[in-house]
Amino acid sequence: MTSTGKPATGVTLRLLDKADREIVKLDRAIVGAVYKFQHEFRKNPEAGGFDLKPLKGHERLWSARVNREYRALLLRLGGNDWLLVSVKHRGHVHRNLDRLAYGINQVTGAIEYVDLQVVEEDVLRREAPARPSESSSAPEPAPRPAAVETLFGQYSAERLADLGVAEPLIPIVLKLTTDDELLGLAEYAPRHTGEVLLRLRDGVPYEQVMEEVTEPVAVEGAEKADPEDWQAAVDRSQAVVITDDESLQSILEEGDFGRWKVFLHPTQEKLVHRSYSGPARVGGGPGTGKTIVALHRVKYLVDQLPPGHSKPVLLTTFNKNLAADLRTRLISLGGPETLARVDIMHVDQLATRVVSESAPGNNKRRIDDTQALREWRQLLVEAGESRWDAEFLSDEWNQVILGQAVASRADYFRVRRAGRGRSVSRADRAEIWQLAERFTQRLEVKGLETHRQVAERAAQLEIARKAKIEERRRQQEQRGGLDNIHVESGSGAWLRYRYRHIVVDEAQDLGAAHWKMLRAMVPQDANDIFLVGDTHQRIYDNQVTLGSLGVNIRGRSARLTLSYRTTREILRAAIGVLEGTDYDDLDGGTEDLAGYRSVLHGFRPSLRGAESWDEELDLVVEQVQAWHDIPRESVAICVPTNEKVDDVVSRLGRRGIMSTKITSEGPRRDEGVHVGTMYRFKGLEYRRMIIAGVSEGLVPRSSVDAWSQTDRARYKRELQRARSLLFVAATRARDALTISWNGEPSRFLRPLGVRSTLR
Ligand SMILES: Nc1ncnc2c1ncn2[C@@H]1O[C@H](COP(=O)(O)OP(=O)(O)OP(=O)(O)O)[C@@H](O)[C@H]1O
Repeated sequence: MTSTGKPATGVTLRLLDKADREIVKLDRAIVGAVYKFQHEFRKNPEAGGFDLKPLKGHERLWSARVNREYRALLLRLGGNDWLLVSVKHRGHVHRNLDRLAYGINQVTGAIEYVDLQVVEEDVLRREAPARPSESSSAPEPAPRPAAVETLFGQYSAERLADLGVAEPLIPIVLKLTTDDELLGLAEYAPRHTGEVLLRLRDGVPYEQVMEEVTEPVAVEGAEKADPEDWQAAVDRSQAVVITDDESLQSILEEGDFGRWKVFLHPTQEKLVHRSYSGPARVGGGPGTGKTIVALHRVKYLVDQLPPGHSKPVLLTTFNKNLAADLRTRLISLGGPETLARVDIMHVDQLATRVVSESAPGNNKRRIDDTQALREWRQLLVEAGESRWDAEFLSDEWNQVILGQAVASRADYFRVRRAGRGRSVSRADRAEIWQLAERFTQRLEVKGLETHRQVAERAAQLEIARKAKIEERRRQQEQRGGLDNIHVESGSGAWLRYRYRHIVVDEAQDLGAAHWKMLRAMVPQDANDIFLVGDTHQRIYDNQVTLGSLGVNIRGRSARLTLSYRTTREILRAAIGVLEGTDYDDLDGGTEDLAGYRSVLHGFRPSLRGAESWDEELDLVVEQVQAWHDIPRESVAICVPTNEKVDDVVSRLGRRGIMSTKITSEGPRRDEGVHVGTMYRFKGLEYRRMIIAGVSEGLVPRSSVDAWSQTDRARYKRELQRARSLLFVAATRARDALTISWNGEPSRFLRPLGVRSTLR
C-alpha cells in the first residue's frame, strides 16, 4: 500500500514487504536501533552519522549506518524518496555485493529485492525431509519426482519469467529438487514468485497459472513496465510509507497479525481504490481477505469525504458479533478519525432503528427463524391442523408472503412462487393465507415480532422515504433548483438520504428485505454500495437476485482467490466438503471457487472416528491436551448442537481444561478454549480447530432428508446449507484441523476419503 504524501522534511521513507520479516528476526536491541534510525533518517538522511553512500557497483542501492554493527540497505527511488529493503550486519554488506539483486519486475511492474547469497545458502542446503509417516496428521506428502529430477525443469527460464517469477531467482528455481527447498525459497522470494511456483507445483497447468495468478497482477495494457520508472513501480509494490515513529513499530510488533493493515495484495489493493459507477461486489473463498478489503474500502471512502462531523458511510454485516469485530478492526486500521465518520451496525439493528423511529414505543420482543418455527408448530397443534407442516408454512411466510411483501389475500392468489419446489393450488393458497393471518395475529397478541417482519417493514419505510426525497428533488428541479436541500413538508426536519456510501460484509446471508432497505438508504450514484461475501458460506436461507432488488452489480463484480488464512492442506479438505454442488453469484448466475488457493503449508487435517459420543469426547480432550503449546483461546471446538456444546464444556471442565461458550454476543469470557455450534463460527478464525460430532443424523440433520420426498427444491437448499455450515467451520482454522465423528460418519466427509461404516 503506498501513498505519495510527502512529510514536511521532504523525505519519504518506505518499507518493502518482507524486509519487516527480516528485521523482526534481529536482536531486540537492534530492532530498537532501527526505530531510532528511521526517526532520524526521516528528519535528515544527509546527517553525518548515517554515512549514507551508494554501494560499490550499485547506483541505486545505498547503505546507511543504523548502529556500530548494522547497516540499513535502501533503494533510492528518486530525490529523497527511500525504500528500506534490508538491515544487515556490516560484515555481510560488502561481502557479496554482486549477489544483491533488485529491479522492477517486467510482468508485475513491482520493485523486487533479493539477497541471492542468503537464498542459496539457506534454501539449497536444506536437508531433504525424512519420509513422512503414514499417520493422517503428518505433513502432506506431495508426489515426489525421482531424486535427481528438478521441480521446474520442464519450464524454460523465459517461460518462468513470463509468469512474473523474479528473474534473478530463476537459476536457483531451476535447481530446486524438493518441496522443502521450494517452501524455503517462497519464504525469501518476492510474494508473486512464491505464488506462481507453488501453484505450478500443485500441478496447475502453465496457462491456468498465467490466467489465475499472473494476469490479475500484471501491468495493465500490452506495455511492459518501464524498468527505469521507480516512482511508478513503487506504487505497484507492496511497500508502506513510514509516516511516524509508531507506524514502523506497529508493523513490527503486531507481526503477521498486523500485516493486513499495511501490505494489501495487488488484487485487493485494486478493488479498494477503484471508482465504481454503481454497486460493486467482491466475492472469493474463505480467508481471501474480503473483510479486509471492506475495511480498507471504508477507510478509503472516508478519506475522500469533505471534512465534517456527519457519518455518511455505513458499514454493516449480518450479526452483532461480527459488527463488534468490524468496529475493533476499523479502529485499528483508521483510528478514531475514520470511525467518527462511519455508522457500524448489523442489518437487523439498522432495521430496528428505522422501525422504532417511525413508531416509538413499540416494545415487541424480536424472535428469530427458529423461534418463529416453534410458534408455527404450536399454532398447528392448537388448530388441530395436520395437512400442512410448520416448516413449509414458515418458509412460505418468510420467502413468499414477507419476502415479496404480499399484503392481501388477493395479492397472495396472484404472487409468483418461482423456485419454491412444492406447487400449491388455489384452494391451498386460501388455506395457507388463512393460517398466515392466524400466525400474524398470534405474534401480535403475544407481543412478538420476527426479525424478518421488522426488516420488511423497515424496507417499506425506507422506500417511502426515498420516494419523498426524489419527489422533493423533482419539485426543486422544476422550480429551478434550490441548492439540493430537502425539507420535509411542514415539519422543518431535514429529509435526505441516510448515507452516501454503504459497505456490506457477509453479503451472502442478507435477505431480500435487507437489500431493499439498504438500496433505499443511499442515492443511486457512483460508489454507492460495495458488498463482499461468499455464497459458498451462505448458512441462512436467504438466496436473492440482487439485480431484481435494485442493486445492479453487473460488470462490477470481482473475486479474490488467495487465502491468507488457511493452509493448502486444510483448504483442500474444505473444498472436498462442497463437492458436486453449484453455487450462485448473488445475481442469478453461478459462481465457483476456481483458482482458490493458499501459499501456506501445514499438516493434513486429522480425521478420527469413534464408537460413541462419549468416546469421541475423550478424543476431543486428548486433542486439546496435545495442543498445549499455544494459548487455549487460539483453539476452538465446533459441534452441531447446543447440547453437544454443553457436553464438551463439561467434559473439558472435568479434565481441568478451561473453556468458554461462544454465544450470539461472542465468546462469554476471554480465557479458555472456545466452544460453539457451527452457526457461531461465521467470520471468526482460530489457529487450531476441532469439529466434532460430524456424524450422519447431525451433519446434515436427519430432518433434512425428509424433504427429499416432499419438496426437492427445499431438500437441495437444506443440504447445501448444511454443507456450507461444515465448510465455514473447516475454513476457520489457520494451521490445524481435526474432524471427528461417532458411529456413521457424515456423508459430506466421503470426498475426504472417510468410509461409511455401514455395509
Ligand atoms: N493482505 C493481507 N496481508 C496479510 N494478511 C491478510 C491480508 N488479507 C487478509 N489477511 C488475513 O487473512 C485472514 C482472513 O481475512 P478476512 O477475514 O478478511 O477474509 P474473508 O475473505 O473475509 O474470510 P471469510 O469469508 O472466511 O470470513 C485474516 O487473518 C486477515 O488478517
